[in-house]
Amino acid sequence: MTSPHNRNTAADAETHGHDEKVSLPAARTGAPQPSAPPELDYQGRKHRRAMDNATLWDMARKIPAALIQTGRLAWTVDRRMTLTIVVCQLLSGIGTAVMLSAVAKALPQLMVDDPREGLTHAWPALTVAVVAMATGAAMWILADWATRRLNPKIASAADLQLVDLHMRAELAAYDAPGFGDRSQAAGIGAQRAVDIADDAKTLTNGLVQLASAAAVLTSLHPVLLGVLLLSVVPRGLGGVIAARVDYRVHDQTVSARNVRGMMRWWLCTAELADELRANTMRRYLHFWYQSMSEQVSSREVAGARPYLWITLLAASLGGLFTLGMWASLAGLVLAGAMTTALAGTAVVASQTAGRALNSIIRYSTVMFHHGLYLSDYYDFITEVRTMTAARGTAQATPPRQIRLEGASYTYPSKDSAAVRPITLTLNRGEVVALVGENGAGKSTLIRMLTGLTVPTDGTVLWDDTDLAAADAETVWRHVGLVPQKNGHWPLAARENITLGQPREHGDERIWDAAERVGMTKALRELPQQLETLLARSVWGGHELSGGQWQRLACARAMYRQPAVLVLDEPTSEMDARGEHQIFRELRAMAPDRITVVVTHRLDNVRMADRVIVLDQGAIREQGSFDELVATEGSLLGELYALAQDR
Ligand SMILES: Nc1ncnc2c1ncn2[C@@H]1O[C@H](COP(=O)(O)OP(=O)(O)OP(=O)(O)O)[C@@H](O)[C@H]1O
Repeated sequence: MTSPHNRNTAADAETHGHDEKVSLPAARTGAPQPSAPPELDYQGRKHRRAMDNATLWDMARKIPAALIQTGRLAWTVDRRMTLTIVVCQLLSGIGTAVMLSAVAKALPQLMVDDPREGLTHAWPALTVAVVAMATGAAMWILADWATRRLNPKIASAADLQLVDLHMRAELAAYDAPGFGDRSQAAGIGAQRAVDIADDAKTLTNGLVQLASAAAVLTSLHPVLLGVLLLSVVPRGLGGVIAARVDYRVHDQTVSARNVRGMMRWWLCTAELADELRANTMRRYLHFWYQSMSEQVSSREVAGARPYLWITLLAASLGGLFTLGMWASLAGLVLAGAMTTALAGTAVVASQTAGRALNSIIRYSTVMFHHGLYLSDYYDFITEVRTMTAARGTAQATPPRQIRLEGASYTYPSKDSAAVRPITLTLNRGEVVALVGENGAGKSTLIRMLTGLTVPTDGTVLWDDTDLAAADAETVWRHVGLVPQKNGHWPLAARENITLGQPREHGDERIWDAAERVGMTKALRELPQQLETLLARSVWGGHELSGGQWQRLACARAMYRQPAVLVLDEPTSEMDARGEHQIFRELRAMAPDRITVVVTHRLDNVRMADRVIVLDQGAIREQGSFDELVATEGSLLGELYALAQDR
C-alpha cells in the first residue's frame, strides 16, 4: 500500500465532492504525517492451504460431503421445498432421456428421400421429444421456484444460528486470538449457504442430465463418451485453479474488510457524529477508510489477471478437445461405422451431455469454493459450541453469601493475572463499593462474582454452589448488571426497561423502576410514552441523552429485583440529582440483595457498608470509608485527597 509519505500533500491534492482524492491533512511544518492503517492479514489460513493443494480429485471427493451438508441444511429448514427440488431434478433428467431417445428414433425416419413421408412416420416420436423437452424445462422452472422459497429460509436459519451462538458464547471466546476474523469469515460462510444451495441444485441437475445423455450417447458409440469427457477436463482444472485464486483474495482481505466494516459503523452512526465533526476528524478518517478500501481493492484487482489467464487457457484447451470430438464423429461416418442419422443424434446428445458436463465441472468448482466458506461457518459453530456457557447442571438460587476462595483470572491473551488470587465474602444486605485505579481489576472481579467468567484458578461460590459447575442461565437469572458500556437498545422504551424479563400485564412495575431513577417525567413526555422507539436512526425513533440512557440502564437492573445487583460506574454521565437519587435507591433496596458498586466518584463511596480497594489485581485494603480515608498511607486516602485537590 502506498505510504502516506508518498502521497500528495493536502495543498495539491485537496479537491471536494465526489472525486475527492486520498490526501492527508496538511501537516504543520515539520510535524510527522499520521500513519496509514496497517496491512492486515487473516489469521486462519487453513483454507488457503486447502485451496492451494486442491486437485480435481480432492474436489470430487469433497463435493458429496458438501452436497450432503447442504441437503441436511435444506431439509431442516423446509422439507417440502427440498423434496420438490429433488423430484423436479429427477423428472427433468427423465425428460432429457426421453427426448434424446425420441430424437434417436425420429432422425432415421426423417432421413429418407421424401420429407413428407419421413414426417408422417416421425411425427409421433417428434411429439414425444417436444413434450419431454417441455416437461424437462417446466421441471427446471419449478425447481427454481422451490429454491427461491428455500433460500431465504436457509439464509435466515444459518444467520440466526450464528447470532445465537455469539450470544451464548463464554466471554473468554471473544478474547481467543483471531475470534473476530473467524466470526467474520463464518458470517460470510452463512451468506454463502444460499449460494451453495443454488450450486447444489444446478450441479445435481447437471448430473441427472449427464446420466441421461451419457446413456443415450454410449448406446450410440462408446468412444463418443470418452472423447466428450476429455473436452471438459481442461475446463475443470481451470475452474479449480481459478477458484483457488478467488479464495486466496478473499482470505487475504478478510481482516481488512472486517476492520473496515467496524470503522464504517463508527463513521456512519449518529453516536459519534458530533465528536467526528467538532474535532475535525473527518479528513483523517476519510484517508484511513479509503486506504483500507484500497488495501482490499488492490488485492482484488491483483487477482483479476491470473484469473483471466487461467480461464482463457482452460477454455482454449476445452475448445480443442471439443473439436477433436467433432472430428472423431466425422471419421466414424466417413469410415462407415455410423450412419449420418445416428451421427445427428450423437450431435444432439453430445450437446446435451457437453452442457451438463460443463455445468457439473463449473458448479463442482464453485461448490467446492463456496464449500470452503461454508466450512468456515461450520468450523466456527463447532468452535463456539465448545465455548458456550453450558458449564454444569447445578441450579443457582438467590445467594445469601458470595464467597471467593483464591479466585483469580488471567485473560487468554495475557501472561499476568488481571485479578490475583482473592479470598473474599460478600453478604446479603451489604452494599460493597469497589474502588481502584484504572486497570486495577474491578470489572474483571465483578465478572467473576456474577458468573460472567469462571475464574482461571480458585472458586466463586454462591452459598454452596460453585459457579463453575452451575448452569449459567440460572445464575444470571438472579443478577442485575449495569455495565460500564450499557446498551442503547433500538427498542421501545418499555422493552428497554423490561429486556431480559418475562412480559407482565400492566406497566406498574415499569413506572416504578422509572420513578426510582427519576425518568418518569422524561418517559411521559415521549411521543408515545413507553411505546416510543428509542432509536434516532430509525424512522419515528427518539433519542435520549447520555445520562438518560444511563438512568434507563439502572432502571433495567432495578426492575429485575435481583439478588445480586452490580453497577459498574452507573452514574458517570448523570447530573448530581440523578446520581443522588440512584445511590439513595440503592441503599433502600439493599436489605434484600448483595449490592456491588464500582465507582471512581469517591464521595459516592460513603454510602457503602464496606469499601474494597483493588490495586493491580489484589485487594489492598478494605473497611468503612471513614476508617480507610483516615488510615495513614491508605490508597483510598490518597485517591480521595487527589479528588479533593482542585
Ligand atoms: N478482554 C480483555 N483482554 C485482555 N485483557 C483485558 C481484557 N479486559 C481487561 N483486560 C486487562 O485486565 C486488567 C484489568 O482490567 P479491568 O477492566 O478489570 O480494570 P478496571 O479496574 O475495571 O479498570 P477501569 O477503572 O479502567 O474500568 C487491565 O490490565 C486490562 O488491560
